[in-house]
Amino acid sequence: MIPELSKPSVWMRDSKRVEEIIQAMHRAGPSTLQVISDFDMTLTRFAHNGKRCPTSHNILDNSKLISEDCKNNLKELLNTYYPIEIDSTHTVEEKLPLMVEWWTKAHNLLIQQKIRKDLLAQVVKESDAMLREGYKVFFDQLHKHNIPLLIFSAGIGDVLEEVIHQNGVFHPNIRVFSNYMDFDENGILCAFKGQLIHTYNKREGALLNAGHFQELQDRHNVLLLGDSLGDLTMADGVHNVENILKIGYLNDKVEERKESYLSTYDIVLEKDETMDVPNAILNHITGRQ
Ligand SMILES: Nc1ccn([C@@H]2O[C@H](COP(=O)(O)O)[C@@H](O)[C@H]2O)c(=O)n1
Repeated sequence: MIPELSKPSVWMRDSKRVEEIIQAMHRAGPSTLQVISDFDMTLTRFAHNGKRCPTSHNILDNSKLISEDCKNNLKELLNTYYPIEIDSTHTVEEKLPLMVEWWTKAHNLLIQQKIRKDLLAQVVKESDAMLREGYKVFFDQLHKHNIPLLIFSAGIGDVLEEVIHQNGVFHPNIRVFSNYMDFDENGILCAFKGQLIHTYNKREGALLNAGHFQELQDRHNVLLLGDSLGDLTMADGVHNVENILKIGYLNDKVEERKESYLSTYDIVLEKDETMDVPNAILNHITGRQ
């Protein structure tokens, strides 16, 4: 039905079911659809030319706004906690307190750096952050068809918004739910706002978000894009879901995590740095022929 789904890097535990969901979404049309997506390593690339691309946290961590001493501390945190985040031998319950610990320690280190708000745009410009190949078609297509895009990120909201802006695709159909920085009267980072969002508490955020973005509530078909098992709960705040199609980017530790992704995501994309599959599905759903 959709040639992109036949690529060897595309895995489905039940391709017939996937086809049924896509057909149901096509029949219902774009006015019933919303897209809920993670940001880091889902809308952005995991790697380019064999080199890892930065998350929104890493954009700051690697920047000139951070002292060498602090860079080392942040790197140590990354080396300690990232393997735990993606470890398939531990349960989410075991990981939860450790994720809170990572994010809290990292945010406190960033606050000590007295980061200036007016320098964020420059730091993003100088970074290696890249949206996935085909991103423009993805963002523009959603905008053209008035399909809301809710970005649900455990990254840094101010930084990820800047990445999208600088790529010229921050359209008015986008809503972002993330960790936002709080600046004092001099424009210096002094705290992070609201409840902390990390990889494995997106469900709580999703339930909170149910009241936040009322305009999304009447759209009962959901295309969900994620790269971690924590992203699977991002649509839990949507009432009366009729059809949901979950697409998971499996970027890292492929063999170890293949089974768990295949049993939870409808479509799994192995080391795919493009938006080709979501774009082809959206093209099919929005095509009215
Ligand atoms: N100090 C940190 C904390 C987290 N990360 C990574 O960011 C990702 C979270 O963002 P999503 O948009 O994917 O929700 C997460 O996967 C962590 O690996 C980081 O780089 N530094």
